[in-house]
Amino acid sequence: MACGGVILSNSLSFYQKRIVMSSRVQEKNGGASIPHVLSVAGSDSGAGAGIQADLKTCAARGVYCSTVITAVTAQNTVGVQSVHAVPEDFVAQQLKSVLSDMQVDVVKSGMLPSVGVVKVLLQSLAEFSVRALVVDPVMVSTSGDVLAGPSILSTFREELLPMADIVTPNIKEASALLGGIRLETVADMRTAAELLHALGPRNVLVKGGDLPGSLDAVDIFFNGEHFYELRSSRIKTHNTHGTGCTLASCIAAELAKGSPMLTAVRVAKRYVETALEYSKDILIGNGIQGPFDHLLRLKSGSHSFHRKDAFNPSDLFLYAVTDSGMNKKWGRSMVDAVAEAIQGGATIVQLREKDVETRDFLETAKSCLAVCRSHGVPLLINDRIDVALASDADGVHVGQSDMPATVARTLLGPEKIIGVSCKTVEQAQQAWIGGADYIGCGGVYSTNTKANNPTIGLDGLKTVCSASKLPVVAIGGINASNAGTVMGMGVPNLKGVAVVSALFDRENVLAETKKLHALLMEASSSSKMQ
Ligand SMILES: Nc1ncnc2c1ncn2[C@@H]1O[C@H](COP(=O)(O)OP(=O)(O)O)[C@@H](O)[C@H]1O
Ligand SMILES: Cc1ncc(COP(=O)(O)O)c(N)n1
Ligand SMILES: [Mg+2]
Repeated sequence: MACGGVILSNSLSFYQKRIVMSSRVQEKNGGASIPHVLSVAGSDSGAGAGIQADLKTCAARGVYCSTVITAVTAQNTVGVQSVHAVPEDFVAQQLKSVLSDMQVDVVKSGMLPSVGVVKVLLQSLAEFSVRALVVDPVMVSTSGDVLAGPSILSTFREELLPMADIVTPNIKEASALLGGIRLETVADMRTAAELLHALGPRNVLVKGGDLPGSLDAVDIFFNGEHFYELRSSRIKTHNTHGTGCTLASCIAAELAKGSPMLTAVRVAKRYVETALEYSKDILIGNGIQGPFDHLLRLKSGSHSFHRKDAFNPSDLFLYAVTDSGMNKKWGRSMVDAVAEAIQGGATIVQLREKDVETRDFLETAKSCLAVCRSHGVPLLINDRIDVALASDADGVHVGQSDMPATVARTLLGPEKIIGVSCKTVEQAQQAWIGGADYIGCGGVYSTNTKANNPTIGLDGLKTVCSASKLPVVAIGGINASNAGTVMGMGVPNLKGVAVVSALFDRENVLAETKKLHALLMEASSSSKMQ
């Protein structure tokens, strides 16, 4: 099938595709085109999901959104009262109107109510090339109403999925696509992601919003090579109608801007989490599943939104701090070490280079940033605000004798992440007042990487965590033998552990990071169960 987007995606990365595309950016009267998503989906009269969610999401993410409406639903917070499918030839006309005139970057499909509509969409994609196709295989609404019946399954499996750059089923949809297999655990979700990948999409995201008994909102991303377990806190709210549509259209919007796939997925997950948190108490309608507010950015001060947008406390989970001496000793470059740590599950990286020429530090920072960005993992620079600014890293980590947090905030602006090392409750309070995003608390245990650094032990850590208004990452002598104890305490605000030697003073960084990640997962889930 001559779908242009798919021809591109089979052979080229998103970066490469962007270069190809930039050569055909439409310029009219000297103007440049803006990133453009075409949403092919159903209308939700309650405006929480479907086309309406897609329009609001793209608006919130600064991307243009055109729309092809496949069905009109009479729907509210109680459920779907009625569905009126738009005739297939009229769907085809809408597709032609948009695609023959406008330069669409990414197509996102939602509710496709009949086999005929799927075929019409595929024909249009064969005729007009786009950079990527995001498929949200909508079948059943959160309220349990059927939006596309079982007769669609074989066409989804055999014709639509093989064309998708990413497919984003929820648990029920993944199960239906795989012939009704049981999906009850995160391990089942991984199996499902792998089985769905075999049907042909380049990437799969199995969403766990409805995973029974899960304390976090866990999604599984699989790109055919690696699995990524994407976690966020589960927001306690009834306002989750439209989360799936919003996630998929945000992925499409970020892809349209040029993000690599994993970054787009991470950003989208964070956007949904932030919007749910912001809207958790709003009241719209009398039903059990309310919509949320996609345009929170317009209301909240841009300052606080940007800060939240840039930093997600769950990124502190496995915090890798580099050490050039150790990497030299084991004969690997800093970039290779960072890449391995990220592959093993590191959720944030801090570049810590003592005794190094500024110019070399900057070069290392830029190379590491490229690796981190391609995986959606933030990169922080130790101490050096100038290097963070010059490399456009995601932020800095400062100690008590470095630049104070408040000065760092002024220099770096609202969007960068700032962490501060703190041993006491007073220091944690100062870090919060100064505008930091998190604190590093320790040394918990004694360590060779910091001489003459008094330890505060688990009791000191608990005291600071309990008083801190900021999320905390524990640091100092943490390794595979004690990480479980630290995370297993289930102390409030403690989001993860920072590690140097246990990852980098080892022969196999990838294996060590994986091991530690697994240990932390186990410890944090058992502490939540208690
Ligand atoms: N209460 C929640 N808190 C945080 N994230 C959530 C919550 N519910 C769903 N999500 C997230 O929203 C996205 C959509 O997931 P899901 O609700 O499973 O899809 P769908 O809306 O298609 O059923 C996923 O990233 C999921 O993890
Ligand atoms: C028109 C339309 N499209 C999609 C959904 C699914 O959204 P959700 O799973 O969040 O209810 C919906 N309810 N209505
Ligand atoms: Mg849902």
